[in-house]
Amino acid sequence: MANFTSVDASLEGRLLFAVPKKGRLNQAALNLLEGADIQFKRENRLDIALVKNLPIALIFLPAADIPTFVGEGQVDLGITGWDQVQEHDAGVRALYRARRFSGEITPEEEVAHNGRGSGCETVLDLGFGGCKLQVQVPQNGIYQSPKDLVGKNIGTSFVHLARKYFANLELEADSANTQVGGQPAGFTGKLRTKIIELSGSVEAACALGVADGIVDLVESGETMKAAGLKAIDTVVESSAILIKSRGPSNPELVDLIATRIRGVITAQKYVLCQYNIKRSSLIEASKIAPGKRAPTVTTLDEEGWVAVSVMVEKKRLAPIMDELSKIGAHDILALHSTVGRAYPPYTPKSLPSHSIMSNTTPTPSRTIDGEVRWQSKIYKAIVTPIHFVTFLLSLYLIDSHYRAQRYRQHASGANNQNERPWLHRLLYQQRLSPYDWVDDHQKPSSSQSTNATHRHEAKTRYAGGGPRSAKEASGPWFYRTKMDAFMIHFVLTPEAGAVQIPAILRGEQSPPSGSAIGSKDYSKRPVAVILGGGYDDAGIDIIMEASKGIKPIPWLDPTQPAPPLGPKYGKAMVARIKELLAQLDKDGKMDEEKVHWY
Ligand SMILES: Nc1ncnc2c1ncn2[C@@H]1O[C@H](COP(=O)(O)OP(=O)(O)OP(=O)(O)O)[C@@H](O)[C@H]1O
Ligand SMILES: O=P(O)(O)OC[C@H]1O[C@H](OP(=O)(O)OP(=O)(O)O)[C@H](O)[C@@H]1O
Repeated sequence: MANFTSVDASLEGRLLFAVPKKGRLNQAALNLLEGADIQFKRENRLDIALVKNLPIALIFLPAADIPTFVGEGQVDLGITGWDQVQEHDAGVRALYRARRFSGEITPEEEVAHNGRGSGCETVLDLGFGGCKLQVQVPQNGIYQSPKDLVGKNIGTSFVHLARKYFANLELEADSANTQVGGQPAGFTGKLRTKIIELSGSVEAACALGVADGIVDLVESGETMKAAGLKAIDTVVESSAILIKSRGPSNPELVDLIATRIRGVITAQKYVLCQYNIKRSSLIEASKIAPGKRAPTVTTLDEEGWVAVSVMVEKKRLAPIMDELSKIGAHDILALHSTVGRAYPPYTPKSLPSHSIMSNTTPTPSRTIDGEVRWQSKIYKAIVTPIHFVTFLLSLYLIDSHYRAQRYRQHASGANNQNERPWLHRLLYQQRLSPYDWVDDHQKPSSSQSTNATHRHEAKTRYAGGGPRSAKEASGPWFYRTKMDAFMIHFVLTPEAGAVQIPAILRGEQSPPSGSAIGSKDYSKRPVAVILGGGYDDAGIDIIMEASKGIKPIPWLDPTQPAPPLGPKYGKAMVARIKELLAQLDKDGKMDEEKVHWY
C-alpha cells in the first residue's frame, strides 16, 4: 500500500511520474527508466520513489489506474497501455452520458465534457506491451460472429470498452430492424447485452458457464487456445504509451523525459549486424541489409574478402541473418544483443585472417590447448602487474612533464621562468597550442595577434572556454593544453550517445554521462558533434536518429581517407576538424543539421 503521507513534503516541486507497479508492463517500464538515466531507489513496499538526479517522484500504480490519475491531473506523466487509456476514456464518456440520461446535465454539457476527453495526452508510443483486446467465444460453440452475442453474457475486465462495443452492435442491429419494421431506432442507454466485470483469469469464464463470450487481451494467443477459445473480432489494438496530463507541472521536464525515452527506444530498436563476405557478393548483401544510410565496409587481409557492419531493425534480424548466410556471408554477428551465428560453423581454419570475429573469438591457444592456457595464466600473473605499474608510471611521467612545461612557459611572465628566454624558446618553441584558453584580460602580443585572436574567438565559440573557476581566472597566466578544454563531453557507445547527445543538445546542465573525459561545462551548448573513427554508419545513425530536430548542428564524420593510426593520426584529424569548423563558420553553416566529412 502506498505510504503517501510520510513523503508528502518531499514531493514538493517534483514532477509526478506514474509507473506500472506490477504486471506485463512493469519490467519494460523500469528498463526504460534505467536507459533514460532516471535514478531511484524504491524502498520495500513503498509506492513512491524519489528520483536522485532529477526533480521527479515515481509513483507505482496498477496500469489500469494510471489514466485516471493522469487524466485528473494529480499525476503529470505515466506509462500504461493504450487499451487502459481507451477504457478510461470510455468510462468518462459513459459517466457523462448517464448524467445526461438522468437529466443531471444538458446534452450540450455532455458534448463539452466529451470534447475535453479523458484528460490524458499521448506523448509517445513505447514500442512494447503489444496486444489486442478481442472478442472471444468457445471454439466449438454456437457463436460465430459478434452479433450472435447481442443480449448474451460477456465476461471482461474492460467493461466500458465492452459496453461501447456492444452498444454499437445493438444500435446496428436495431437500425437494421427499423428499416424492416419502420420503428425509430436509437440507443437509449439500456444495454441488452449483459457485461460481467471480472478482474482476472477472464478466459475461464466461458468454461465455467459465467459467460457466453469474453472480451480479453491476446498477445501470443496461447491463453486463448489453452482455454478452448477463438477470437471473432478485435475491439482495440494496444501497446504501451507515455501519457501526460493536460497541464503538467513542469512541461520542460516532460519534454526532457520524452526525449530521453525516445533515445532509448531508438537504440533498442536496432542492432549492429557484422559479417564477413566476398567482395563480389557485396551488392547483393547490401540489398538484403541496406542499413539506414549505407553499410560500413572494411577490407580484410584475405584477398577478396570484406567485413561489413550494418544497422538492422531488431525484429528483422533473424530473417536478414538467414538471407545473408544464404548468399555466403560468414561469421554473422549481432552486437548489443549478444545474438550471433557463424556460417559455416566455426573452426579456427575457416576464419578469414583478421576477420571481424578475430577480436571476439578466443584464439586456439587459449581455448583448445589446455597447456598453453596453463602457461598463459602464470604469464599473466607476472606480466599484468608489471604492465599496470608501467602504465601508471608513464602516465605520471607524461603528466609531470607537461605540467612542468606549462609552468615554465606561462607562470606569470618571463620572470618566473626557470630557463633563460632563448633556451626556453629553443626547448619549447613557445607558441599557442590548438586548444589554448587565452585569458581575456591578458591580450596576446602583437606578434601573435591575428592567430591568437582568431583562436580566442574560435575557442569561445567552439568550446565554451574560459577559466573554470574564479581562482583560475585571477591566477597566473595559464594555458590549458588538454583536449578537455575543447571537448565538452565524450560518448562511449551508440546507445549512450542516443541518450546523452540529445540531452546535451537540449541544453541540459547535468546530462547523463558514462565517461570522465571532457570539460563537462554545459553552460554553453556545443556547436558541433565530432564523431570518432570508432563509430560506423550504423552507430552514427542511432545517435543522429535520437537527436533529430533538437538543435541544428553540424555532425563531423571521419569518412575521408586518414593517415594510419600512429602519432600523426591525432594531429591530422584535429587539424581537419578545426579547418572544417572554420570553413563551416565562414560559410554560415554552423546552424544546419548536416553531416560533413572530415
Ligand atoms: N498478454 C499480454 N501481452 C502484452 N501486453 C499485455 C498483455 N496483457 C496485458 N498487457 C498490457 O499490460 C497492461 C497491464 O496488464 P496486466 O494484466 O499486466 O496488468 P496488471 O496491473 O498486472 O493487472 P491484473 O492484476 O489485472 O493482471 C494491459 O493493459 C496491456 O496494455
Ligand atoms: O495471448 P497471451 O500471450 O497468452 O496473453 C494473454 C493473457 O495475458 C493477460 O493476462 P495475464 O497473464 O496478465 O493475467 P490475468 O489473466 O490475471 O490478467 C490477458 O488477460 C490474457 O489472459
